[in-house]
Amino acid sequence: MVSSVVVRGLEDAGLKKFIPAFSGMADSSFMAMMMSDYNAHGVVELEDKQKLFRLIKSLSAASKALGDAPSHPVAERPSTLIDLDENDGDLLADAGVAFQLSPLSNQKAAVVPGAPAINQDDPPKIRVVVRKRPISKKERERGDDDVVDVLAKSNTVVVNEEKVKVDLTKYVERHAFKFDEALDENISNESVYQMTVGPLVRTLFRNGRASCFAYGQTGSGKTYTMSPLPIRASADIFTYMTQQQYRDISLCVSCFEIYGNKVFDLLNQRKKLNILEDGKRKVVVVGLKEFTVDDVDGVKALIEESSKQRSTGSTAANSDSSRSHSIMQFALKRAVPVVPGGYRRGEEPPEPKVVGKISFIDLAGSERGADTFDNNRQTRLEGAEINKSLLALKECIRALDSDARHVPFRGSKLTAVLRDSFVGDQARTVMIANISPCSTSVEHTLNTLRYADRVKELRKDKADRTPGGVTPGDEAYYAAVARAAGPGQGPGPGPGPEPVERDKDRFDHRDRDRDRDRERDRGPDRYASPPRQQPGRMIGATSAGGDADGSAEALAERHDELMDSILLEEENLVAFHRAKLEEDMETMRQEMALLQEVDKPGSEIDHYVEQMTALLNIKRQGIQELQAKLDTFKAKLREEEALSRTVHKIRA
Ligand SMILES: Nc1ncnc2c1ncn2[C@@H]1O[C@H](COP(=O)(O)OP(=O)(O)OP(=O)(O)O)[C@@H](O)[C@H]1O
Repeated sequence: MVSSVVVRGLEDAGLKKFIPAFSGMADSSFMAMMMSDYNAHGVVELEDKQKLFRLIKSLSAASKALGDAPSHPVAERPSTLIDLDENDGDLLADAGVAFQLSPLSNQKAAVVPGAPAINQDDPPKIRVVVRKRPISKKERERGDDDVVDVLAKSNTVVVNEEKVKVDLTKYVERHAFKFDEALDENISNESVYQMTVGPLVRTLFRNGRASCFAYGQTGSGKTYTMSPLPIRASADIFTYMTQQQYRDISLCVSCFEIYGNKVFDLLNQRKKLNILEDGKRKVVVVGLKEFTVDDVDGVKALIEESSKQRSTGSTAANSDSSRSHSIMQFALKRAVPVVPGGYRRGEEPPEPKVVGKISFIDLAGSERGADTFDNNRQTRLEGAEINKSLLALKECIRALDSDARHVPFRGSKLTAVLRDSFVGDQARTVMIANISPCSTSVEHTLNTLRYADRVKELRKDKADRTPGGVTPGDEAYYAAVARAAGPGQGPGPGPGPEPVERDKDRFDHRDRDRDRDRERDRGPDRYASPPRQQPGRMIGATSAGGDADGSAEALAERHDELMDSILLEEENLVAFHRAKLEEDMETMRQEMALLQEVDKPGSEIDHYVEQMTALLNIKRQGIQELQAKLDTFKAKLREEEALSRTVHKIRA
């Protein structure tokens, strides 16, 4: 008889009516079913077959990922284990005890004594998953089309971009991208969990550091995707914690937001927080509130509280959507055993050790990174910071993927606070790129897919190439597919495409190649999500347009540099002001002491004059220094304002 996991999966996938047809099967037979077996169980509709196929695939992936988790004797802690934070981290599993896995998996973990803490059976360092959301009724009514196909078998996403040539003939340009998982609009949140965060949970009990990002334009489904994940993960974490060897572990939850370049505590009335790097190069969010939680309801309550406090701002594109990155962190902490004989008077017991950590990051709308030329200055600065952080994030993930020695986490506040998720063998990252199916969002969708594609590009070069030795997204790939398709045929969206009607459309791969050339030329990495282009503008525009583009590009580059330095100097200026204020207070204290002194009978007026002259000099010097810094900053703001207007005018 199939297990409750399969039954729940069928329900979630909208296949409830088929439960009786499978009820007599063992899970293993259910998972081993081929598409050709579906008819025999009454699954005849193509849509139902696709759902069933996806379900079996996701359950198999989840059970494979969770099914043979090794446990490690503490005594045999391998020397290769890298401790991320010197004071933190511990191997958790006790010798010889096979731990019971997630309630979703009825299998027990195999015990591999002496195996490394994270080994090759663990989830890969990076997984890039794309999720398409369904088109809404409202979008249909306003004439939007669904232009995105998800080809489940090949994990390929195809965007059918409608274009108009100079002679006004319409054509469809197809862009294909391959990912670790491509999820269509019918995939449930439970399945998303199984394919993304689920396999990471057990690594947390072995010193793992994990992060899960939701990336995408505003309204693409980031929050819809991200918000159930911590709740679901906590359910699995609490299940693990019922086991004897994890009884002394507790789950601590914190939540903060990065808005502009400032950090706010979402569980403490949005208190502004500072980020510092301690002597051990550990990045600390100073004063961040952390709550120990005992059950899933506790996690839910904290999520509710944090989303209430999450700030929203208004922008040109959308008046109520989030322009901040929100980060929820789970730290698994183990109490340090009390030393024999207890602690001496005044001696503090040691802090519990962090043994595993996972961060759930709902990123700001990716298109916000392009809010750098219109809107008011605040919005432009926020846009620049978002752009900077999304670019830095991509570089950090790429560094993690390529085992680079240097991880550029200092590139932004976002990556700085997530430093320990990017360093060490235990680091695991899942990026969920969310996309809208709408024709009106096609440009943003392509930008999201290109970003996600770049994130995993390095690994693709090494291991994830298609059998032909080329990778979707490469020119060679398109050429190879075109060759395989035979003379006169354009390339399809990926190897072994499903029989989608649109796949039969003719396809001009030269346009796509030109498009990619143009992408390279204009430097796709300058913007996490490039500014909107003129709709319908042709590739390789005429010289007038070219010149305008050229000067706009040069100015935009200068603008980027300026934004970077403004963001940095803003912090320096405020810190300098604060330091000066403290100095002023000290000077004031000295002035008051002088006044008291001078009022006393027989005081020396010469001493008073001399001291006051010195204090006034200090004050004057302080004001001059502050004024000079303020003037330099103001000049930069003025230059930014002028540049921004010029670039906006050229591009308009
Ligand atoms: N997979 C999905 N299935 C059904 N509805 C979805 C799905 N994804 C998103 N939606 C719906 O689409 C709308 C936009 O989603 P959501 O608010 O999650 O987007 P977002 O990317 O977080 O936007 P923002 O940046 O404004 O926060 C919501 O009404 C949400 O319920």
